[in-house]
Amino acid sequence: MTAPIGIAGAGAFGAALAIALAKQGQTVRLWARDRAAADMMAKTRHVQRLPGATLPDTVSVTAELAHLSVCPAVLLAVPMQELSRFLATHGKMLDGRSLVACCKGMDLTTQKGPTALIADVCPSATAMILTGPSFATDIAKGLATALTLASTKEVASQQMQAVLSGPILRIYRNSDVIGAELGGALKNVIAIAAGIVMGAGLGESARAALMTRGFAEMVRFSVSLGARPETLMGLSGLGDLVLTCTSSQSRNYAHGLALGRGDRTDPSITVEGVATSQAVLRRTMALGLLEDLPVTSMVAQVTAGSITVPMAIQALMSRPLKEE
Ligand SMILES: NC(=O)C1=CN([C@@H]2O[C@H](COP(=O)(O)OP(=O)(O)OC[C@H]3O[C@@H](n4cnc5c(N)ncnc54)[C@H](O)[C@@H]3O)[C@@H](O)[C@H]2O)C=CC1
Ligand SMILES: O=C(CO)COP(=O)(O)O
Repeated sequence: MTAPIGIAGAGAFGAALAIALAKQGQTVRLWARDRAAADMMAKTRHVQRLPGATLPDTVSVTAELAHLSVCPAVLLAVPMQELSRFLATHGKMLDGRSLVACCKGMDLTTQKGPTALIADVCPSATAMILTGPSFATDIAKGLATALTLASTKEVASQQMQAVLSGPILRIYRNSDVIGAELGGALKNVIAIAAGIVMGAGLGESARAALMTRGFAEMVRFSVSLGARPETLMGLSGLGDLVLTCTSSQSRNYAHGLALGRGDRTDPSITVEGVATSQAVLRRTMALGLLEDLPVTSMVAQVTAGSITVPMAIQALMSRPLKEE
């Protein structure tokens, strides 16, 4: 019998991956930090953040992280800004395993990506990132989804690709961890901007322009940090940008829509692009690249409440004219 796959974090994405992997024939141990929530999920087989989905019998739900100690591979599906806290508490127990970060973003305090945070706390672990265009609801329904698995460890990466792949999940390998991480992190920022554009009634032509200029920013910033431009042209980058900027299923896009319309936003919803825009802004200022990231800079300022949507639009439209 093969070892179970561990998943830490039983929100929408962790639960969706658990369902898909179970349907693909794997045994899964799904950890939720909240005991009451874990008990409820184990009993009802339903997931609060994934309405309508049912956990297969081969997914066991636990509130004891020690129950994942039999798993040689653990997927970490907690929000980006919680990863550091999670690792501080549980990192020692998880060290030595293959740890696959499933979060998208840049840590606000350190401006590091998920695999660097893992490496800091779990030096003997093999850190990988799983990212790409993938709504949890689609995965949970068993709809075919293609994802990027990035790692610098070729053999471990091939093994993990085989473990995660099946009729639902099609996994592509990439050794460019920085590019894969930044593609997933930055597309959320641009998706907020795309939502603002649509919410403010600027129209689909403006959204297409915003996506294109936003993508140029994503490539510029990522390359300046050592990413390969081709990675940004792939699933984690262009692929996820297209999905997230054009679907109201996206929480980042929906957050932008609400801002553009002047509606209230719900702070209980995971919207990774907000903190990531601030983290990228800090990193950009340290690198002296602020001029190169006008859209990200506007998103950071609008979401922080330091400028209004009309001010951001005015600032973007009045920038010096330049070549494409
Ligand atoms: N929902 C989606 O469609 C997709 C989500 N992702 C990424 O997955 C990551 C997680 O997102 P979701 O599952 O959608 O969010 P979610 O808001 O549905 O769930 C987050 C889960 O993490 C748990 N959590 C929060 N802080 C924690 C901590 N310190 N320790 C342990 N558990 C903690 C929460 O209790 C909750 O169960 C994000 O980075 C997101 O960008 C990636 C692809 C698709
Ligand atoms: O990352 C996602 C799709 O690939 C999910 O996007 P949201 O976090 O904006 O819902």
